[in-house]
Amino acid sequence: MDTVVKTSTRLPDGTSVSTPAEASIKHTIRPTREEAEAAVRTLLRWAGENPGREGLVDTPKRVVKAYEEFFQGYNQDAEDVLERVFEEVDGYDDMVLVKDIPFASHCEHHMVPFVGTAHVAYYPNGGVVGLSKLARVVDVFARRLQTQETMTAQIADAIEQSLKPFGVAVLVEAEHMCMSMRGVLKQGSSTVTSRFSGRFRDPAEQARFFTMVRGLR
Ligand SMILES: Nc1nc2c(ncn2[C@@H]2O[C@H](COP(=O)(O)OP(=O)(O)OP(=O)(O)O)[C@@H](O)[C@H]2O)c(=O)[nH]1
Ligand SMILES: [Zn+2]
Repeated sequence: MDTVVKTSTRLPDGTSVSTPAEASIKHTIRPTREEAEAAVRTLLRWAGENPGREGLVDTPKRVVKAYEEFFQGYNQDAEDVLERVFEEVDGYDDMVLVKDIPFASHCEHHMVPFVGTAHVAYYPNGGVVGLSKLARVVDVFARRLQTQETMTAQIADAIEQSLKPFGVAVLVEAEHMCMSMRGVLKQGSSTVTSRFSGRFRDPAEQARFFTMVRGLR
């Protein structure tokens, strides 16, 4: 008879599950709205507040609703956003750049906002996408928890995979509230991340991209 070896994984919430698959399912099942609101009340108590006082009674509801907006990206798919390609562009084959796209995200380390702008460019390989879709792709990833580096890479990779362009450039500049409101307390510092693929790996193309982002204001 086969012996079934069962390993047990202890989760951060103190419970145990038998397999990694079970662990991953457990962590992706959303709590109920009531459970989420109860968690907000716990954090209010942790902050030293009385969640029962008049001004705070509806706060858990509002916070949970706000989370639905902040983290909407988990319900969205970049592939769907970039699905519609316009082929009729009369041979346009130069860079397409949408710059100064404002975004607000949350860092996965502190769940505190980082806020800034993204600049997204690509060299079309035949068709182009609607310009708003590039801004929408930024939001699909911004409205999740991650690092700025991951967000930058995810935006570029999604465009790469959907459009198969001759190159993608993504430049993101942001201020992290976890560096300005707490911790090291460096207000005004900004973090710049970039991802270049295809033609944009050429330094001359990168220079042109930077000139278009910075120079043509
Ligand atoms: N690379 C990267 N780091 C980030 C990002 N957002 C926040 N961080 C950093 O994540 C790090 C977490 O460091 P830890 O030492 O684990 O946490 P901490 O004690 O809160 O760190 P301090 O912020 O230095 O007080 C900090 O240095 C943050 O600045 C991001 O998008 N990318
Ligand atoms: Zn942080």
